[in-house]
Amino acid sequence: MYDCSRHFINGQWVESDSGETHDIINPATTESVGRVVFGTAEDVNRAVGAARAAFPAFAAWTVEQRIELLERIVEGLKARHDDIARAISEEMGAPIRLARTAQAGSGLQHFGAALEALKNLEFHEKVGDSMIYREPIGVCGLITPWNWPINQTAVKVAPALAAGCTMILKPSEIAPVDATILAEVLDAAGVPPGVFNLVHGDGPGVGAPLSAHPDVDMMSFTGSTRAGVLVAKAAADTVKRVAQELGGKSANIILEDAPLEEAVTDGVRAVMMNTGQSCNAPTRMLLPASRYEEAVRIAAAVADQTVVGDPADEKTHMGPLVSEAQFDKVQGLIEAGIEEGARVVAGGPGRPDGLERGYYARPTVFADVNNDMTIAREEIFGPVLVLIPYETVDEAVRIANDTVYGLSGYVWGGSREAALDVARRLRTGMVHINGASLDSQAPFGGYKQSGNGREWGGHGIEEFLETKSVMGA
Ligand SMILES: NC(=O)c1ccc[n+]([C@@H]2O[C@H](COP(=O)([O-])OP(=O)(O)OC[C@H]3O[C@@H](n4cnc5c(N)ncnc54)[C@H](O)[C@@H]3O)[C@@H](O)[C@H]2O)c1
Repeated sequence: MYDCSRHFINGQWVESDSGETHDIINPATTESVGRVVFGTAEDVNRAVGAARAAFPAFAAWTVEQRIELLERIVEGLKARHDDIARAISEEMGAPIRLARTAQAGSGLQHFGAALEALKNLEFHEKVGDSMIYREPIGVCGLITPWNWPINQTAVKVAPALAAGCTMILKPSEIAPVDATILAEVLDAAGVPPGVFNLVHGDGPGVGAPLSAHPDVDMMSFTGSTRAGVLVAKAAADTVKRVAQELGGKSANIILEDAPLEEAVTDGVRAVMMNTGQSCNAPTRMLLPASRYEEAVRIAAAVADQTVVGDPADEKTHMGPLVSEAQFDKVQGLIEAGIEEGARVVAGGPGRPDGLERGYYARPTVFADVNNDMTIAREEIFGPVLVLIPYETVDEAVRIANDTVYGLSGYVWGGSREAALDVARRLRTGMVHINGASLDSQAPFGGYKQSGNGREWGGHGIEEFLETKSVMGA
């Protein structure tokens, strides 16, 4: 059983002010795999006090000292890789193969990327007769979701440490185990007391007082647009910086001359990966009308081949959804798609055959979708792909941009130039051309209601810096 019953504050594992604990549920079995404590505003006060006290000394560390610290953390994460993979698989249901090959390693990847970026970052520059200094912003509140848990904590903790900030992490109460392991790694690597603090709990109990706290200089939030707005409102009275990484409904434009089989297959797999629970999943596939029915057949076949089942089984492609609430939401949206007249070509409502226990959904593909339907507008956060036809490239771009979100975009085309031309017209923070993967040095973040922050690599570190102009220097 996993034990997340204590916070990590000022270099010590401490009891909560509340003593209120909740089960950590394995979504594949719906059984408890451990307990997590729900902290209080008083716990937040203690952690913020520790971070504030630790800030002056840590901010004065040299870049070389911070590089050495990050190097020790990278080694620590390597040593705990298998523990992290197992914890993620059990707390949020990722198939163990995905947990090992992508989920667990992403923490290591981002600490490594921050380390490399820190080696090349300039912290001061001369402009005219003035010196411009870039300094750590101060005490940071970090709030993260459950879907890629160590990835989300690493993309905040690593740059915050690299910048010289102190911090309070509130990980998701649904997946708190890997964050607890991260705290152990940071402690063992010699992060000074008070520099990194972990407070477990839910949004209203811990996230809200952290966001409003007058001694917190910056909030970095990843999660739903709904909660991101609440964090920004709570932070507004104290004029702290708020970086938001929020939801998405990303379009995948497949141009007429694209390699259709490869593009559609890649797009379907990208949606089903992590059971559709990725903010940047390409959930709206935009297809030229001339090749629409051919693409529908390919998409349905690929979805039907997805192996859904026990996350502990090496052969599983897709595990359960994270929780009962998420299961109910996904089922409701599949029903909405049917009611609004979309055609189910793979999957549909209910559970896959033989999986009566656990929050399993069916890999679902809808055809005959238009961009006004609920399933084309709302972030489903489940294994549901919609296929939308278009007549012209201009129409495809218009549909892609017709959303409140702007996280990612995907373009497939026979020529890189034509695909790049479309990529430049998308109002999104990221675009993938012809299946290119994410790049850990390229900034990750969204336009519009997908947020205003940029994480990963050097841009991620810059988020945690203030700028000071010294005239006459
Ligand atoms: N843009 C990105 O980089 C990115 C990455 C991953 C996930 N996401 C988004 O995250 C969402 C899924 O994650 P989730 O279900 O954990 O999201 P969520 O918004 O429910 O919770 C995220 C975090 O916010 C906390 N929280 C909730 N209410 C709060 C409040 N009032 N004040 C402060 N904190 C509060 C939660 O406890 C949790 O730690 C999806 O919308 C997904 O798109 C975005």
